[in-house]
Amino acid sequence: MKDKTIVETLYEEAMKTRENAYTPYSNFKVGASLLSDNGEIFSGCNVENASYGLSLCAERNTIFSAVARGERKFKAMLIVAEGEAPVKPCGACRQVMAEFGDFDVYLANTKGKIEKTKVSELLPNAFSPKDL
Ligand SMILES: O=c1ccn([C@H]2C[C@H](O)[C@@H](CO)O2)c(=O)[nH]1
Ligand SMILES: [Zn+2]
Repeated sequence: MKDKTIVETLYEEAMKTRENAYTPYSNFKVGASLLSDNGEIFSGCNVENASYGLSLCAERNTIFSAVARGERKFKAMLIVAEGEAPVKPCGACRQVMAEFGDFDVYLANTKGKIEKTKVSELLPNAFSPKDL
């Protein structure tokens, strides 16, 4: 598959799953999608809670569901939310990404703007399993 096609598919999946975001408190809907080394695509959205701190970001929700399905190696992730600039993952999600390697990360907005980065750019010098 060509790189462009993968990104388009990831974008469509993230946009679709973003519609399921449960965000009664922030009203900020985020969708994410993740391509595993096996070629499978997983997706997730943010899920908030009345106890605000328990809210789970789309990125971690997506990575955790992929891990629950037995996937631990990833090629690329795409994250999408509304805004002029593509969405930026929070620190907690960057740390969880770094646990699973240095894959490509595409940051997008709902208008179709997409920026390519990677885990090691989002979280340089990360504490990782190698440090234990
Ligand atoms: O990259 C991000 C940034 C924020 N959020 C969520 C957390 C919370 O539910 C809402 C507002 O911060 O957006 C994500 O899911 N991913
Ligand atoms: Zn996060």
